[in-house]
Amino acid sequence: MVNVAIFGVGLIGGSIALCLKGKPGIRVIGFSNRESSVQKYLQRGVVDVGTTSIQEAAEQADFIFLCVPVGNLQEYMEKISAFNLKEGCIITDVGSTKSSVASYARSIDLGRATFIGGHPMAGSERSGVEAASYHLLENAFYVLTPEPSTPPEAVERLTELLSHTRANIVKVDADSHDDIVGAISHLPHLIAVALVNQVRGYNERNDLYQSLAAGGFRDITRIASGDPYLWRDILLDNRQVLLRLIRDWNTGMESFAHMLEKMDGPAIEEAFRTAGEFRNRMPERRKGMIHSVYDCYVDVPDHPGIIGKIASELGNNRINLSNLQIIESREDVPGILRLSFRNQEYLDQAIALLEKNGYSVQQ
Ligand SMILES: NC(=O)c1ccc[n+]([C@@H]2O[C@H](COP(=O)([O-])OP(=O)(O)OC[C@H]3O[C@@H](n4cnc5c(N)ncnc54)[C@H](O)[C@@H]3O)[C@@H](O)[C@H]2O)c1
Ligand SMILES: O=C(O)C(=O)C[C@]1(C(=O)O)C=C[C@@H](O)C=C1
Repeated sequence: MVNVAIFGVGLIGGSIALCLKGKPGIRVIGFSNRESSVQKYLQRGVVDVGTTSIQEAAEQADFIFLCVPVGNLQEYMEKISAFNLKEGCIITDVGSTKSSVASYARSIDLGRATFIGGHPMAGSERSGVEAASYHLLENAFYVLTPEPSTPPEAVERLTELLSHTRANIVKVDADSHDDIVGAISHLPHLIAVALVNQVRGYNERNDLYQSLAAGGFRDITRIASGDPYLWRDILLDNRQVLLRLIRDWNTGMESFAHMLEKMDGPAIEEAFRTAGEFRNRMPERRKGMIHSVYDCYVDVPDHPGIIGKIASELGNNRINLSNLQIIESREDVPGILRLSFRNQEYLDQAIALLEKNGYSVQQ
């Protein structure tokens, strides 16, 4: 039996647990300081066994997943290193930054265990075990940051275990990881929060700001609802990279200000063109750099029963909807319905069916 201990059974720890639980020869052990949390993991069926004893969880484990906030990783590594870990035990983490944990792992004696940093490039603005999902990591990139000295056999064993998540494993060194993820994840979170707070300030004087905020504002600011403590830790930990990125960002904003002052239309067009080209080349259908969605948008007239009718049409044709959201519904304009599906096949079938039935559908 392979024992996998998960410390911090929240969004990410819980999602990994759900992928491993029930797989032949694997037993998932969930650790929490609080008995009530352990009971919750068990009730939700996320782990096989739960414990409030860190030593018990660590010493039984063949794999230890540290899924706590970045600011608590060192504390856990230190505690775990004091125990009698199994020969060949692999300790990994899922923290959103990789350099500091890698350097800490190098500085302590882990005895018979090996540390391999990890970071699944999937997530959401939600947190806690309630938000965990078996599908969260599917098709996402999962970064591992082994050191040149890490035994390849250990990396292979971890990769094999992680195959249950259906994520794509990529190996990157820890410093490059922090540079890249700083730009594509940490900076965007910071910008989203700054933007929301800017608008929040205007809204205090005129609440039409909030009322009129539509798709564009919502799309770019979803991630501003992330957990404050989690993000505090991530941003502080990657502060050197972020300070440099913020300087680059400011240069980009100044360049936009310059274009506006000079009424430089062609430069604005060019900025949109290059950005659009780059973004359109990104793997939209894959979890990872951009949230994976198999969505389409349907224009619907605002009359009673229409949403139920569309849902039934899909259901009758065995096309499984995974989510449905009304984006706009006013009497004078058609509403827009966002339909989400688990995979491309359902999405294609839905579009074909809805178009056949006379709806206008966009992706
Ligand atoms: N949220 C994301 O989108 C995302 C994506 C990839 C990686 N990560 C990383 O994964 C880790 C966990 O994030 P999450 O989103 O799952 O958060 P979460 O809040 O959903 O889960 C964190 C878990 O750790 C527990 N915890 C918090 N402080 C603890 C402590 N001091 N001791 C023991 N347990 C503690 C919480 O009870 C919870 O179960 C973080 O390091 C984060 O950087 C997050
Ligand atoms: O989709 C989101 O809401 C996320 O914030 C996920 C996201 C990201 O920025 O892409 C956030 C933090 C992680 O460390 C990895 C992924």
